[in-house]
Amino acid sequence: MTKWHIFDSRKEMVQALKTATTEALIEGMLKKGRASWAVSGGTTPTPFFEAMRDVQLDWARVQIALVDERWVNPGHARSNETSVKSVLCKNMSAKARFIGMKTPHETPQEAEVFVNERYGTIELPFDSILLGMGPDAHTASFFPGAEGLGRALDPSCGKVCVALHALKSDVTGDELNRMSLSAAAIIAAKNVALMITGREKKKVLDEALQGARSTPVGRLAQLKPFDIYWAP
Ligand SMILES: O=C(O)[C@H](O)[C@@H](O)[C@H](O)[C@H](O)COP(=O)(O)O
Repeated sequence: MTKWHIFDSRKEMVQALKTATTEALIEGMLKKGRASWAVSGGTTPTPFFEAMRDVQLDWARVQIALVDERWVNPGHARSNETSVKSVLCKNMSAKARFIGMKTPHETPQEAEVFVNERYGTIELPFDSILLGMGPDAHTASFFPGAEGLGRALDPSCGKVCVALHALKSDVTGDELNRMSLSAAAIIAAKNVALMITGREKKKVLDEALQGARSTPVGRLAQLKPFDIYWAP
């Protein structure tokens, strides 16, 4: 079952998620010597990343990877790698090893094998995964109607990272080529948190969990119960 953690303020939400994520990373380090954390792009995680980057941890033993990426080069205005690194990989957490998804290959389909090799150097399964959600009920790069969605959500797909091609919408913008963690990689993770804010997204998620199971986030929730962090 998914579990809702509902807060009166975003500040309280960030504090609670910071505690839970820090505990998950410490547990990973204690058990395996290294910890792994996969994070999403978007605007919602910014205050959380600002809080995490000042946590006193042995960050040199932490691997920070992306949950998903638009197929654009680092430095591009829409690159998740660039936006995440610019906020998260600073201060204390600058010592963490960052693993992005983009390769020089023209398409994510051509790159998939290489991205999987790169992610093969990570201490898997992830100790913690941070998911976001869009107003279209996508999470990771599981966009409604995307080419490759069935495979991405197949728990037996056998890949950590999968290429997808989204249908153009207001949410996707022009960047339709995508790389994403597979549902299988998310299912294997020890802790999965989905952070959203605002009443609109709460309604979308409520509906996805209650009835509209055909939405990507609803389908993922059936495969892997996750913790939902919500504040207005
Ligand atoms: O790769 C992407 O397209 C974005 O990272 C995207 O998946 C984002 O996480 C959600 O749309 C939530 O975005 P906001 O947090 O900005 O609402």
